[in-house]
Amino acid sequence: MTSVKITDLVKDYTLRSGLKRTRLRAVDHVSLELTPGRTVALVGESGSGKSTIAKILTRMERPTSGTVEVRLDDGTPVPNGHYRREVQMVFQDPFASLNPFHSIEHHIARPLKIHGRTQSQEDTRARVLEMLERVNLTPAEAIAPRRPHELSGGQRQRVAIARALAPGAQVLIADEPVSMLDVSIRLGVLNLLGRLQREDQLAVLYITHDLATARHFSDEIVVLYRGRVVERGPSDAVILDPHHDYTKLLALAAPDPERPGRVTSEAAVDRKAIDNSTCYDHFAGEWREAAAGAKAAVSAD
Ligand SMILES: Nc1ncnc2c1ncn2[C@@H]1O[C@H](COP(=O)(O)OP(=O)(O)OP(=O)(O)O)[C@@H](O)[C@H]1O
Repeated sequence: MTSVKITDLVKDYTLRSGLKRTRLRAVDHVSLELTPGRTVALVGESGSGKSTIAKILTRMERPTSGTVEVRLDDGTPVPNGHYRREVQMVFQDPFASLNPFHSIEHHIARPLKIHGRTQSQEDTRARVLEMLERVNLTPAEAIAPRRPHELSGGQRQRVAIARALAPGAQVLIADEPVSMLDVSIRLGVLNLLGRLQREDQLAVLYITHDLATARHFSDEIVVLYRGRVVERGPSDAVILDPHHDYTKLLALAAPDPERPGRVTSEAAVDRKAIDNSTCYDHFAGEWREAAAGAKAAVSAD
């Protein structure tokens, strides 16, 4: 089993417009831990830095500063060559993430072979079918030869999940895994992720805009605002007893069947105050100082 510890992560992008260069701080001194059998939900509006953290975790981006430590049960770091096997990602768009020219079997056989998980052709075939069954794509023999366009969005996302787990991944980064799916099938895919997590004791980072599913499918919620953590704690505590104005704003904007109407006005929330605010930590039961530099999210070079 594998754990991830992110410490004081910062990611700056340099934006160029003509001769002018601007620094944008996408991730601002974020620390969090992913441990086996637990899901941490990273919530925040568009542009708050969620995907940037996912990209750094999966080594698609390098951090400007800070560390990402991925360790095995005995505390030893995951060897560099095994990192991609251990840490896998499920992307938001199941239509773009699968290659239209390859069969479903190819998509799952490839990581099995690359990461040395099979001994022979027959073994590969048997494991592909086993993975398809694990994600409820049955009959697996009928699904395996199909191409992605012959499957529904939900089925494609199940293939993407099977592909992510095929190398034996222990850490799963799920970046808005159901937001592009029809509302009616979202729950099925999230339940599947929950079951696989329990069976394999995966450490999961669930990235979402949606506080309701974050509460239901995660143990801990970390609320991100402009790259900065503004509230964190056990899921129920963050949702039922939000302390930070930004979390309250997210909660108000979320549809709630028990509360008629939907708040779309931000009039009640002072964004300037949020910019200058500290972070509420439910684990510690106290407000903590915002990270140094947090107030300068965008600055000219
Ligand atoms: N490659 C890049 N170059 C420059 N700026 C970037 C790059 N990638 C992301 N950004 C900026 O960094 C900030 C954080 O973006 P990010 O995609 O991490 O947010 P997000 O919370 O995942 O948003 P969404 O929910 O829309 O995916 C945004 O202001 C974005 O425009």
